Amino acid sequence: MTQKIANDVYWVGVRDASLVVFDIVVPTEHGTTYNSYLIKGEKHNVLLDTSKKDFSETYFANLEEICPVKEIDYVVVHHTEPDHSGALKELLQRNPDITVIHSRPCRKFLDNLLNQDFKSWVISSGDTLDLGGKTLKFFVTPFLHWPDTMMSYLEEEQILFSCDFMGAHYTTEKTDSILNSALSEEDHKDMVEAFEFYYSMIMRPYNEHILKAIKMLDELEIRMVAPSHGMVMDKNPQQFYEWYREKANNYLVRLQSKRATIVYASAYGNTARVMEFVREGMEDAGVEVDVFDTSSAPMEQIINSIELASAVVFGTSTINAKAPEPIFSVIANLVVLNVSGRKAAVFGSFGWSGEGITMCEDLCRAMHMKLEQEPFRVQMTPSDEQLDQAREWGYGLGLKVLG
Ligand SMILES: Cc1cc2nc3c(=O)[nH]c(=O)nc-3n(C[C@H](O)[C@H](O)[C@H](O)COP(=O)(O)O)c2cc1C
Repeated sequence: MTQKIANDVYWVGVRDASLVVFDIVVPTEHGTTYNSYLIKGEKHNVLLDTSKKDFSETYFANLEEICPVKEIDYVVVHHTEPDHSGALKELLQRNPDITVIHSRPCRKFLDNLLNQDFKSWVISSGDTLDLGGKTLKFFVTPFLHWPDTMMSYLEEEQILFSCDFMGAHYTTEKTDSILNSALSEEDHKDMVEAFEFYYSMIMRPYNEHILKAIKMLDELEIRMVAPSHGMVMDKNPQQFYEWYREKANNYLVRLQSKRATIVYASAYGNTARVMEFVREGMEDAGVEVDVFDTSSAPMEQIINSIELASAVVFGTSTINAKAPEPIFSVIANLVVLNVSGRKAAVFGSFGWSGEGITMCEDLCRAMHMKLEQEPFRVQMTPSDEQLDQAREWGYGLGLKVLG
């Protein structure tokens, strides 16, 4: 099924309602769509992205309904992730004369994806393509969410083809339409939830890049946002756009933050006791501290706190020569943030070997976090003197957080 979404603009994508997990880690309660668009100009026909390879048969059937592949002149590859580019090879087999439009970083990805020659046009931000009665303007928007990402804007219809930016893993069988204006109030709420979840799982590490893109896109009148997943937003596109701006601003909030997040795992309360004094020291230095016990705190709260913190401090026990699983879990969940260069430090209590602390430090390094000072270690139950030292350690760390 295809749909005309504006004058000479067609949605020719596919729905994947049964998808339950995307990219290994993202649950997709409402499935998803692989959006592809066709614009028919007086001079040229241009295709925007393709679909996931597994759906090629349906995809080409949809596309041919609107335009024979032989009559397509250009394909814009906004991003080479295989959910959008999986059918590209077949497209070029069916019509090798198609010119692939892409960003400069995309070239290498395309070479490795296609392993063949192809007609290529590397665009820069502001370049335009005259389709005859329609003008497509291009924007290079790296890291939303791959280095190759770009977007297109159809000037006459004021449609932003935004790639994964402002996307959502959402589809519904209740309407054949791809437009969000066609959703019932209840379904629209689900769609908004999916839109927000998509940001939090996929786009959130790239807030800095979202702000850069928005600076460019702000010049545009946007009547419709056509992302590469989920519904095309003809209803309130500006509201969704502003929501992104607000979320991306968390990057600036964090840069000015005087906050730290302490996350700890403690079996018999020894690490927890040290934590209290580390916390006191940091607060004495003037740092605002959020504390989370990994055995009870919801992961989302921990991650939300870390997003806005200048520093992350891990308190860890040692169990069977390792840091306990919840510490690994928090670190694994940092994948939804950008913690490169983030200040970090580790403390903990151990019995005889203390690998948990070393391991935690190694994990921080692997996440490209910056360890600010030597770890603070206590063997078994901390003495009063060690607790005083913990406070001092926290105070020193606090000054570094503020510095
Ligand atoms: C099941 C278990 C395994 C442990 N394995 C180690 C270990 O391999 N190396 C070590 O240094 N301490 C080990 N310990 C000792 C704890 O790390 C130590 O008691 C520490 O003080 C506990 O701190 P906590 O109360 O903050 O969890 C182990 C403790 C338990 C209960």
